[in-house]
Amino acid sequence: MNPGEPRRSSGRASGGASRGSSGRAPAGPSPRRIAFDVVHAVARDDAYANLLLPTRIRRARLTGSDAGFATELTYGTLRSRGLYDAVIARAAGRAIDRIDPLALDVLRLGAHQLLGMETPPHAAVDESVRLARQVGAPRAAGFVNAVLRRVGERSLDEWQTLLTAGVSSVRGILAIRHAHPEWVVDALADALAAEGRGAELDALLAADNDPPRVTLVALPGLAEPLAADDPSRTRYSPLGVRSRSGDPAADPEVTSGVRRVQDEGSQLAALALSRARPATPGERWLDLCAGPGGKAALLAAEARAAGAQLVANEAVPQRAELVRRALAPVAPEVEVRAGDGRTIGDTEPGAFDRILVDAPCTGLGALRRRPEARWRKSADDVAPLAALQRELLTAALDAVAPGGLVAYVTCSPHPEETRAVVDAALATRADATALDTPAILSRIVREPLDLGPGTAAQLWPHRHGTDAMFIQLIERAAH
Ligand SMILES: C[S@@+](CC[C@H](N)C(=O)[O-])C[C@H]1O[C@@H](n2cnc3c(N)ncnc32)[C@H](O)[C@@H]1O
Repeated sequence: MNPGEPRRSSGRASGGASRGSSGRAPAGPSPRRIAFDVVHAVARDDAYANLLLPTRIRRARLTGSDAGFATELTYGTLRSRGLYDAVIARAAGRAIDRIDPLALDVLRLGAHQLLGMETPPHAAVDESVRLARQVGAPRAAGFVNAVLRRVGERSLDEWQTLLTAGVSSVRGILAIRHAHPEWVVDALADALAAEGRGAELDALLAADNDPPRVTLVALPGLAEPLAADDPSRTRYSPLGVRSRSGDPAADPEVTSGVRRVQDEGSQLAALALSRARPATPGERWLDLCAGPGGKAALLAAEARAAGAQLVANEAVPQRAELVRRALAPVAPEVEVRAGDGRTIGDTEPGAFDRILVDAPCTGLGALRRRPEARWRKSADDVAPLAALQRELLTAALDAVAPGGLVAYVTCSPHPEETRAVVDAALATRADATALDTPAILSRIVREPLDLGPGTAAQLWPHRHGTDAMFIQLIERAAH
């Protein structure tokens, strides 16, 4: 999980030149160069910014305002990439696929400094020209200079007004205003409308652009219990706490593994299953799609407290290894397997009392913590994912014992990945019933959760401050 992103910074500290905020010339790459390398690796190699950037910042020994500048420049550019591409295409008078990829990434970074940060325009332009030369696009330096000067002639608001001038649909306008692909806006709008909250689309899209604060889970039975009046506790999860410093690595309980960085929505998804009803000692629990092991760690702690046994399964061997590493310091007794979860119903029918299906999904519910994610997936990804989700849920319903529980969870609110998957799976099974998940959660949470109608719990960043997790508990009939 991403250890959080800083809130929007002015970028003034490093905005005037490529020197560090201390005034000395930095020994390693400048914040702008680091931002370029990460943005370019995301575009060229499908790299993950939240994994690459912290390593690059550490290696370059950037700290304080320089690290903040590099982070805001990288994440802000990636988050609004589609919007900046539209601006750049207008300013350049050509489609972005007709711009040299190195120059394009320099332009994207320049556009964010001009439109999304408070970098003085001359610094944004001059430093971008210098960057173009540095990264191997010296012949594009004049072009970068000319395009960015045109970009800087308008404010962000003026550019958005220009770009939305010919757009008639509300969703199309919101897509430009909040820098989301239109298919994502459609999916989010449909999900909100399904629970009668269509008017909240603007607020949801705005929340996607607001990086979340770092939330930790205190593993029960392992971490120091949270005091009832601890002001850093989160609103809903009984195990959630806000990182005071914003730097979890500075917390000794995090280094020892008994506190983990985990969104409150993910905590509630795991707890919905483990606390739906009291567990009987000896129960067998399964985390079917466990990599990289965030929810498995919480389930392992819950299982141990209840006298249950957890098995964690993950299809991708490298990710199964991450699960092993996540569990090693706190729950070495958990069996971790690398296998295709779709076969579990055949190989171990009726073998488990509780199963978590935290299915692979588009991740549209976690856009605020993964800056580039919204531009990485396309509408074409949804159908194959939904087919896989249906197979995994069906396998889980076969592998759960009569009377047992399955939690179907996604970090996406896309209707095709959530309600449609549950409806399709239940339509073919007389032996499975959707439980009233909001009612069950209401007995677990610290403060009442305002959830929409129906048997599923859909969390929302703009309403609950969590990722948009979807949680549906399903019970298999006793006989
Ligand atoms: C949403 S992630 C799970 C996150 C995890 N539960 C956590 O909290 O850290 C979905 C996982 O399912 C895995 N996966 C994909 N296809 C699978 C399959 N057929 N069987 C089991 N796992 C699968 C993916 O590799 C990915 O690690």
